Amino acid sequence: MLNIDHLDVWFGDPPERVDAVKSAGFTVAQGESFGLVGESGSGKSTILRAITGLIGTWSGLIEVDGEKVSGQHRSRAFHKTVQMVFQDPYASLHPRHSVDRVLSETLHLQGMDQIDARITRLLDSVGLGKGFRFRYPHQLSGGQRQRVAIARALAAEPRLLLLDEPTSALDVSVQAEILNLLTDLRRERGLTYVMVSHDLAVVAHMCDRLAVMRGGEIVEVMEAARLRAGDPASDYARALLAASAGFAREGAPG
Ligand SMILES: Nc1ncnc2c1ncn2[C@@H]1O[C@H](COP(=O)(O)OP(=O)(O)OP(=O)(O)O)[C@@H](O)[C@H]1O
Repeated sequence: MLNIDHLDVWFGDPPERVDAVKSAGFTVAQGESFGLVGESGSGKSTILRAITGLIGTWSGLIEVDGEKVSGQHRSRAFHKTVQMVFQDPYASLHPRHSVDRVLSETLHLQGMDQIDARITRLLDSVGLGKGFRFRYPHQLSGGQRQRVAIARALAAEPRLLLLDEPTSALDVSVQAEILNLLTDLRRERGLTYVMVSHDLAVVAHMCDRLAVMRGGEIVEVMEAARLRAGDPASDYARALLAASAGFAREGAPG
């Protein structure tokens, strides 16, 4: 489904150039949930942003369903296959656009028909009733906003969702609800996930495999079962695990 090879991403020109991702490579199979973990600034979000075309300065291979992408432009077909959910639903929803407008504009953009029925189904699939349709972002809780952002991503009926810290801007009590929603959606729709998180417990719970990043490089790709067993191969991943207080204290959320 997704093939990343020798991916370099950088910002700026020498001498200020920042090499955010260095020769990164991994593959994600159809239906798999793949995590990207690592300390702050290690390049996790940059990889997602390069895939989805939010960053233009990269080299290497990004292949989705066997189709290579290049530069920053992404085709309509790409956006039908790949959608991204951002960390902060406050920032990712326009404050003056109602839920109805957010979803109907996205559906129109994708050339979908039967917009009304689709909006009802989308809201239903993220656990929001019809009553939410004409609300504005300020009339929604953080969790409800993230549900709308997920519904917007699902509007295109994608098969690959790029999830950039999808719960870390939310109250702890709401985080598990959103993670459970993502788990259900993946099962029901056979979705593929690439999820960035600084929270190893979340990745251990949500992912089948993961890549551990450090300083822009992937230092280890492993089965999440090894993380759950507290048994990563690299010293760095072991140190990350040890530093993840929530993981040590509570284990994977259930
Ligand atoms: N627009 C930008 N201009 C310059 N440098 C950037 C830009 N975006 C990211 N970087 C740098 O690229 C590196 C990787 O950033 P990135 O956001 O991918 O890290 P991350 O692992 O997702 O971190 P976090 O967990 O804190 O979100 C960092 O050194 C960051 O400062």
